[in-house]
Amino acid sequence: MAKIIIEGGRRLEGKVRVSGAKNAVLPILSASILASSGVSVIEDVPSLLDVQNMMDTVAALGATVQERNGTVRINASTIHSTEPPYDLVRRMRASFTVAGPLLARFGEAKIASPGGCNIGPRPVDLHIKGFEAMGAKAQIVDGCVHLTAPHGLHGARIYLDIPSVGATQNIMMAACLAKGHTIIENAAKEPENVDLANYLNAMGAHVRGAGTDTIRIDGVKSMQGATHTVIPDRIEAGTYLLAGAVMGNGVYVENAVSEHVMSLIAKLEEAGARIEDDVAGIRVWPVERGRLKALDVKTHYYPAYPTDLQAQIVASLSTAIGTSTVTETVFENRFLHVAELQRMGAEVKIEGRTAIIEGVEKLSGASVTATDLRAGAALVIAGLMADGLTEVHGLHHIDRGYDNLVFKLQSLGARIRRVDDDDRPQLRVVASV
Ligand SMILES: CC(=O)N[C@H]1[C@@H](OP(=O)(O)OP(=O)(O)OC[C@H]2O[C@@H](n3ccc(=O)[nH]c3=O)[C@H](O)[C@@H]2O)O[C@H](CO)[C@@H](O)[C@@H]1O
Ligand SMILES: C=C(OP(=O)(O)O)C(=O)O
Repeated sequence: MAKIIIEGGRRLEGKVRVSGAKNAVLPILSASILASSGVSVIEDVPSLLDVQNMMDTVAALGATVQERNGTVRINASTIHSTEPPYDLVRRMRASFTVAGPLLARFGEAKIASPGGCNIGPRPVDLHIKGFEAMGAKAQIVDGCVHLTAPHGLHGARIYLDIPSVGATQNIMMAACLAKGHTIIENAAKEPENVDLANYLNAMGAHVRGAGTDTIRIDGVKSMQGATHTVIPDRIEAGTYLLAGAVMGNGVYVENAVSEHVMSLIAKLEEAGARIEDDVAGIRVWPVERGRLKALDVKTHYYPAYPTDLQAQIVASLSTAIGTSTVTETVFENRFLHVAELQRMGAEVKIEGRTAIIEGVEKLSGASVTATDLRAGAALVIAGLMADGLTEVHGLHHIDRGYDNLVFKLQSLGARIRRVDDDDRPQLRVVASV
């Protein structure tokens, strides 16, 4: 079985570069579907399984998709299908973001319920309500959501009960080609949505207010391919900052944007780490003897502390001095990593939506399994901190969202290596149809 093997206890030192953001590039690849002419050129695309699946999804609809050295070129003028294959859709949550662009450009989309991390129920009701408000009809056919708008979509005023990242993206993209004006209220403010809006505007859309609670979109008749560089991945950046705070000896996270990780920086400083930022990145100096001061952390929508950095901070706090609490408010079942951390000696109990962590002096290496993407990152951090050898299994989760994790940690001096089985899905250099 494929696994990552870590010999814990080595201090991390030097520089690591953050790749383009997974959660920005995935909806951006979907948005490229909106272009009826021209070629989109997307730069700083990370090498990830999710990106490969999304490129394959867009290609399966009939677009030409080519990837080389982190640049993806898409010609969406040749799209002929509005039904992305089930096998690709089931693998990741973000695949549902093709629904908005397909519906807006072709008046139809038939798409299975999306997959993604195993972190609790993940409905798409808000996406569908938004499409319906714009005049679409939604039916469940053969286990798929079948959306139709034969006469096109129209603008609408849409209030989201929850500031859902994906629903905001889907509605924003659909509204770009709708007739008239759309207002999304209680919109998600995540930087990835701002990046998406910037790309849409480069394609000829009129989107204003992304990054605030209210997004206003004036529909246009058609959109064209555009060139866009994806923002750096704030969750990857946060993962290296946390590793650097507990195991570093001065780690510079190049390409990290401090405005995007303010909540984490505040928590790291509260826990005793020293942070310096400049225009090119963020440096973290470790806490004394690698033990953070205990913290109380609560995940919430941006700009609050992100749920996608919850597992990693639970791991980092497992050796903190004192008792910490980490409360998960976004997803119902996102503490599966706790059982694995317990195997390594962490003293964590779950009460409702809160993990109560009694800091121990040391973790010890063990054989553990990633239950989802960020759980995988948390176990790697724990392995770096632990005495002895840690083996992390379930690498397909990590491959979904961390570009060259093992190589990047090796470059910081970690003793970490990967052992693969022969049949692991290989990340291709070029994907095209
Ligand atoms: C590919 C991508 O960008 N994934 C991110 C995105 O997921 P995703 O877009 O799926 O997350 P949402 O913001 O939509 O989900 C937030 C909450 O809203 C609920 N909800 C959502 C939609 C809906 O129609 N109905 C509903 O009830 C969800 O169950 C969840 O409890 O934002 C999450 C929250 O920051 C991150 O953890 C994911 O990494
Ligand atoms: C939960 C995540 O991804 P997804 O929404 O694609 O499952 C994540 O990136 O942590």
